[in-house]
Amino acid sequence: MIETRGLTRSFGPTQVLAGVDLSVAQGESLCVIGQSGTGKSVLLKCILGLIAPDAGQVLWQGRPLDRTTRPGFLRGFGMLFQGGALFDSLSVWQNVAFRLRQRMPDGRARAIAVDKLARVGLAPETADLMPAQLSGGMARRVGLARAIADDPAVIFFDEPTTGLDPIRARRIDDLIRGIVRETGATAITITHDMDSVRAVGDRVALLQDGRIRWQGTTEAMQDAAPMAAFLGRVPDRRQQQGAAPGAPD
Ligand SMILES: Nc1ncnc2c1ncn2[C@@H]1O[C@H](COP(=O)(O)OP(=O)(O)OP(=O)(O)O)[C@@H](O)[C@H]1O
Repeated sequence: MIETRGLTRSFGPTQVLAGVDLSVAQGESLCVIGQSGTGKSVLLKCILGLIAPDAGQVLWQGRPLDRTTRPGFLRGFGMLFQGGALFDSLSVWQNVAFRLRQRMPDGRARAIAVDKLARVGLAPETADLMPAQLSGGMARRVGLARAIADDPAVIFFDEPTTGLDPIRARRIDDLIRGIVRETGATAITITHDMDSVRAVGDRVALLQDGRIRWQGTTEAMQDAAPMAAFLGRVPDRRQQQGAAPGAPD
């Protein structure tokens, strides 16, 4: 279980987080949504320890994350970065096996990478391609394979569908949902994409004015007033133009 208690963080005179209380149960999939610039990334970075909060705590399995406990937490987490964020100079399998190669021989790391690539629907031949040879949808799948390479207990998805057309976005959502379900991982997804929220989230938290303004199940969000106000301002992917069904990645 991951919990934040009273997280605050300012940059200069601007308070971005003003007391964020959030909890994600083991095996639960939580989506954090909010307008651009509301502090979703700052919140994620505070959880990962990349930014120190001014006040408040992040707890993992009931224990505050600090210098002693954070390394254990980080060993058990995987992350799909915004846009996939692959290392251009490494091949696909080397990207997927990036962390594995630090502690096992290349042969074994590569075999695991090929297995994870298969899980995200990519053929073994993909393993030796370079990132520049991949389409946007394939690159996102490789990013996803890297996120799950080490069988993480906690997975963060940072804007997993941004930049993809609706059809490819839906496929990534389906993969995320399937992977989270079958691995039992705890998932936190930051997104603007309400179709993604419906597809991958058990629960939703709306970050607004530095606080969690509303949280509840994805089913309940349609009827919640703060969510209705927020949803009124966010375009729905189904209303946007996209690729034809069946289009390849
Ligand atoms: N290192 C930093 N130094 C100064 N200001 C920062 C820093 N990191 C974030 N901010 C500010 O904090 C605010 C929240 O940024 P953040 O990136 O968390 O927003 P977001 O909700 O993730 O936005 P988006 O949805 O557009 O990615 C912004 O005003 C941003 O300029």
